[in-house]
Amino acid sequence: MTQRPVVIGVDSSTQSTKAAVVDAEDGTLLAVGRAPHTVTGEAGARESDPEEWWSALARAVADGLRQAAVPPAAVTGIAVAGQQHGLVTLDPAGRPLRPALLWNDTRSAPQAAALTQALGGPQAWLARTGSVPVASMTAAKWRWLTEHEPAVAERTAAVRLPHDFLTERLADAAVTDPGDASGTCWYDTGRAAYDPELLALIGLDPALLPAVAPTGATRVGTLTRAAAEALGLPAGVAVAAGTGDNMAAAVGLGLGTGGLLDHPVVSLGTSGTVFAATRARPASPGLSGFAAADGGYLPLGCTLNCTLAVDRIAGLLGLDREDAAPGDGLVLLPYLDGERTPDLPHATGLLTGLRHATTPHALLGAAYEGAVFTVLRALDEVLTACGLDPADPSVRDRPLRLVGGGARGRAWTETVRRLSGRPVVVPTATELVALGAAALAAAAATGADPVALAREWGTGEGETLPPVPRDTATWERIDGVLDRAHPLLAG
Ligand SMILES: Nc1ncnc2c1ncn2[C@@H]1O[C@H](COP(=O)(O)OP(=O)(O)O)[C@@H](O)[C@H]1O
Ligand SMILES: O=C(CO)[C@@H](O)[C@H](O)COP(=O)(O)O
Repeated sequence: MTQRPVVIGVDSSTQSTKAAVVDAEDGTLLAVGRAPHTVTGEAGARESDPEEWWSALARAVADGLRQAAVPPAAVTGIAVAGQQHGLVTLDPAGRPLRPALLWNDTRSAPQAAALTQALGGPQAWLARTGSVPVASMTAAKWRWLTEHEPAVAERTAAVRLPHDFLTERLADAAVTDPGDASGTCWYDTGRAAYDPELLALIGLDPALLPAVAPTGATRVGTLTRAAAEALGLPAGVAVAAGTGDNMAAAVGLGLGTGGLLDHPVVSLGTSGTVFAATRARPASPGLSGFAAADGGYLPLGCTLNCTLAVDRIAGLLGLDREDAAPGDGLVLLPYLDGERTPDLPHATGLLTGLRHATTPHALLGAAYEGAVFTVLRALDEVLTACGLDPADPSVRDRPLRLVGGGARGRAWTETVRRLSGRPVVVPTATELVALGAAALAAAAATGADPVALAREWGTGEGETLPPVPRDTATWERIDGVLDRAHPLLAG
């Protein structure tokens, strides 16, 4: 039997690299290779070594190919989707000068606030970039570096995001894409180009930045000899421009201008995100107004405390993550890493409502509720950014697509159902980011439209869980506590 072509979609996210090995003709997921990442730092700091991402990518690809038992010669394309916003600083030889400052590193909060003021306030930023600087945005991280480690900033020969650092290692092409570029706060989402005035304000030389590839089926080159050797693949494999992880999840779900628009997605990983693919350019103060990978837009709310925070609380309680009961009058805001949505970078976790009768299981359930509430709180703003009325019954009944590692857990899916009151679609395939990257890889190899391809493959299809009555009492209890505790959490 002749070997069918396969493509590799890479998800280089906060905690690990996942490499999906996919049949390029019908989208069958043949295997997922994995390799973990190390994240270091305390008191707001979060850093990872980009060299570890590169070695993890090689290990995950090798693991995936071994599991799928396909010969390397069958691989025709590869694409990387990466955790967004991280600041990678390189020397002239392309070696990292220091560990990357990650999206959930909140030390850059003062720099974000100063940048917001320097341009004349939030509205001025929304008009230019679609987003207001918060600690996560790469612009704030570059300012932090120039203030705290000026010698490193001075020696920096290239600035990259996580996914374009890896793409450059694959194809020796200094290139990013509009989706990931829109998470920097130096990219104008209206003009689809870097904003020279903003770069001057931020103090970043545009010559340090990669080119921005056009949207869609962008092939930026082929694997270099060195990359081919490191990955055990043939050198002619097409390399796609890739994108940010949330943008790739949208592609994998078949959402975009060539697919389904204005349908909400919730992703439960290290970050909790809520987003939708839409045609209208978003500019809402509480959201990030990202570009999508396909020429449309991706308004998105992102929390810093999702699966990792709740797992930590389960660990403190000595419970398995599924040993949760409803919060029973408790409110637990698990803001262990500060918070981004709402913008409370100095916040810590908060617990109220303890009684003699409180059980550890209810405490864990309250942590799920706090994390899910915080993500879902941004849902109406996402729908409004899509031009929809969240109160309209047809909009209110739109199912939530649930992805990310947490979507595999019953406590997560049940808490999302209970606090949203919506039907929930859990795609059968896990690893939607890697599958979206695989569609980008296949598109780079063949010129097809990646979103249309993912729809053809059916990677976003899955079981629909019917709605359950919305637990408005719990919602309002948490909302009231967050409101009253705001001054305390703002630090
Ligand atoms: N079966 C499961 N049930 C609940 N949570 C899970 C399960 N498997 C993985 N997770 C959670 O998924 C998280 C990793 O999800 P992922 O989306 O890969 O994260 P990231 O993209 O941030 O690296 C882990 O923190 C873990 O808590
Ligand atoms: O900062 C954002 C989105 O703006 C995060 O969603 C990162 O992109 C990291 O994602 P995960 O590693 O949690 O998937």
